[in-house]
Amino acid sequence: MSRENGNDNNETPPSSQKTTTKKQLCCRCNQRRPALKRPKTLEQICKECFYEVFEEEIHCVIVENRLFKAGERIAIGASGGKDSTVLAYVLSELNRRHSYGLDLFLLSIDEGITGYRDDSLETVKRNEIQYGLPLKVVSYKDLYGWTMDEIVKMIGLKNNCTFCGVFRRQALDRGAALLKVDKLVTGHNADDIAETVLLNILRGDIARLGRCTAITTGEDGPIPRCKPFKYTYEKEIVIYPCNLNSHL
Ligand SMILES: Nc1ncnc2c1ncn2[C@@H]1O[C@H](COP(=O)(O)OP(=O)(O)OP(=O)(O)O)[C@@H](O)[C@H]1O
Repeated sequence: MSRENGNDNNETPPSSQKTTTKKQLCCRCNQRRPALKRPKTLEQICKECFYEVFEEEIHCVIVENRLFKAGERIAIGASGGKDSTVLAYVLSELNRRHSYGLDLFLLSIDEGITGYRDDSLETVKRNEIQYGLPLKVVSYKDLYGWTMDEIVKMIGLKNNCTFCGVFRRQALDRGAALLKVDKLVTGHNADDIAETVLLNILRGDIARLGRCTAITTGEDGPIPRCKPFKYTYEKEIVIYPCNLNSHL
């Protein structure tokens, strides 16, 4: 290095170091600054590419697994929680964008749990308007003559989750039959499936272990069920609406 610039130790001056440091760019578009590290792939990605890849992957799962046929009526099990809310939004977007030709419905089961389901049903009612999807609410009270609150008063808190799970499963089937749908989709995600696998291993339930990872179940019954989020990480479902808060 010449003496003219006052630097004689061959080091790059700090000011030019700044200008030569490469800004990190989104791993997909290579244009925008990354906004997050994708939990699924650990890639640095910008917001726009994240929405795109999140929706594209679900579209690929639907196509590769032939989840739907054009003209089918599909009920979305809508609890008002994050998974089924994102599922309702993404499915209605993909149906429009890729012309799946599906008739989509929201189906909610009101278990009659004060301070819990009544709040989340308000979310589903907002989704009905926002996404323009018809909503059917089926209550335990109408189907069984009892709300979950009344059942708990009678039997106490022990085992009440088991009863509720069995009733909800049947209520979803009955609601789906009332809507005359061909299939029911739920917001079960990859983390839910991993949890079920571990539970079945711990219980030594080999028969269930074999079935619990299937993307479509109940094909021999009246209304098959599918899980379009089978490969979707829960963390990404949580991130998705945060970035899309104008829609959800
Ligand atoms: N009351 C309900 N009415 C309609 N569908 C339901 C109801 N409860 C659960 N489901 C369906 O079953 C899926 C899994 O339910 P789970 O109780 O495990 O809740 P979750 O994993 O927290 O999902 P979410 O965030 O959608 O509530 C939901 O995504 C939804 O599709």
